[in-house]
Parts: sequence; structure tokens; C-alpha cells
Amino acid sequence: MNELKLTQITKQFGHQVILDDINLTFKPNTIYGLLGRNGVGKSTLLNIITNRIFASSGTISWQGQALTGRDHPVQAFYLMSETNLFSKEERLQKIIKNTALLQGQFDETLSAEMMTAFGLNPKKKLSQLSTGYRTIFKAMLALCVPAEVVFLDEPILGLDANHREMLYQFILKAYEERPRTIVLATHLIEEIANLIEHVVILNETQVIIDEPLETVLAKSYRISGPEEVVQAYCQELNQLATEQLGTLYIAYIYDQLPTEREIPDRLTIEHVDLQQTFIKLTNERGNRDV
Ligand SMILES: Nc1ncnc2c1ncn2[C@@H]1O[C@H](COP(=O)(O)OP(=O)(O)OP(=O)(O)O)[C@@H](O)[C@H]1O
Repeated sequence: MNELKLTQITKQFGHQVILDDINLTFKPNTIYGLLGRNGVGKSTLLNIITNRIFASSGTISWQGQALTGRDHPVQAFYLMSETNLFSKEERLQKIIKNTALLQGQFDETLSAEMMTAFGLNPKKKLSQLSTGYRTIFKAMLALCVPAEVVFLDEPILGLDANHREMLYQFILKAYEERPRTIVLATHLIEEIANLIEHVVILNETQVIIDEPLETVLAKSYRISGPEEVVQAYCQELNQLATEQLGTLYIAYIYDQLPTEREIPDRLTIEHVDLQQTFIKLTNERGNRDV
């Protein structure tokens, strides 16, 4: 089975521990959101998985086989990232050709469709593209290579709202036409929440959430009312944060609510979205024990 498994991955840069005991499984044909605040180690993790840098310790397995650096399946994984692998003076058509040669079966139809839709001229050089167009071009390559697992690192960097929407549609189209595992690494959560099926949140060197989006949303609540009533109700629940707004006391919960307990009249219980939960989970007071 095309399963990518990370076991006890750690990474240190000098004395600084960036990743500590990361255990994750990326299942086939699933769209993941790899979320985390700036500098938490998302790119580092993707670079380790795609063999651009080495982990300090831990194992990566693909299809049940532990990988050593040498037998890394070059064509099974593809990382679209900020770092430029291509010469800036190369024309887009040449980069497409080289990528196709290196990666094997390249989706020429999707490539042509995306180039036209975004108005990218294949005769242009990479250096002539704006930041946003460079991102679009790199995302296009990532969606057209035959990889089983595609990592999109900040795929919407510099894109305006229209282009972001178009790119999301192309990601879905590519996925529907040829299901594969897609991992979207970003700290811009609001929009990708419509795209992802599974949420992985990194915080302070560790994975704090690794659950289907549906589960995350089902456990994310904002409970408000008079302070004593909120506190009494939330006593045994996992509270991420609390706030006082005038006389209103608010608790952000990441938990299943007790079905047997009656909800007091003066309490308001609402679900919150992924972005809100992410903020509460990853701010300094975020409870890491979830
Ligand atoms: N080659 C390196 N040498 C030393 N420190 C590094 C190196 N690469 C990354 N780091 C540090 O590791 C940490 C994680 O960086 P990384 O780029 O993986 O974070 P990120 O989650 O992708 O951030 P962002 O969302 O801002 O892109 C940062 O503190 C960064 O400064």
C-alpha cells in the first residue's frame, strides 16, 4: 500500500531541537493540511521526507519499507517548495521538458490547461515571472508529475484571491482525475480548510493534532456565559484558552462535550472554525496535551 510512515523523527540544527519525536502516517489518496506557525518546522519536515536534508534520528517508511538515503523513491514523492531548483534563466517550456524527463509520465494536458488558464507564456524565462506567477508555475509542475505523494509548501505564496481560487480548483481537479496523497503545508488556514480531509498541526517541535478535519471541527467549541456557569460546565473539559469580554466569559474547548450533562440555560455553545482552533491551539497558552 502507498503509505508513507514517519517514526520518531527528530531534527536538530546545532543545539536547537526543531522536530522532536514526530510520528505520522500519510495514507494514500488523501489531502492533508500540514499546519503550523511560522518557523515551527514544516519545511524542515518536508525536506527530510523528500531526502533534501537528513533527520537527526528516526525512520521513514514507504510501502512498508524503511528508506535509507540511497533508495529514496525519487519519483514517488515530489516537493514543490520555495527554494528554486531551476535556473532562473531557463524558459518555462524547457523546465517543463526537463521535469517531464526526470519525473516520467507528465500530465501534458493539465499542464497546458493550467498554463492557458493562468496566462503563462511558456517562452518566458523563470526570472521574468512575478512571485505569484512563479508560485503558480511551480504548483503546476507539482500537480502534473506522476508522484504518489505531492508536498505543496506554501502553494499560495504571493497569489491574489482570484488566482488562489483557481489554484484550489486545479488541485481538486488533479486529485479527482488521479487520486494521490497531497500535503498542503501552510499557515494560511482559512481557505485551505475547504480542501483538506485530514489535519496535522505542528507546534513547538511536536505534532499536537493528527485527525480527520471532521473530527477536529466536531471537537472545537466556544462556550460563553457568566464566568461561574462556564467554569462549572467546562471543569473537566480540555480548555485551550479563556477570554473575558465585559461580563461575558468565554472558554475555547477542544473536546467531546458530555452528552449526559444538561446544558445550563445561560450558556451559549457554538462550534468554531479550523482557523480559530488553530490559533487557540498554537498560541503560547495553547494546551499541548490534547
Ligand atoms: N539549515 C538550517 N540551519 C539552521 N536552522 C535552520 C535551518 N533550516 C531551518 N532552520 C530553522 O528551523 C526552524 C524551522 O524552520 P522551517 O523553515 O522548517 O519552518 P516553517 O514551519 O516551514 O516556517 P514558515 O511557515 O515560516 O515557512 C526555524 O527556526 C529555522 O530558522
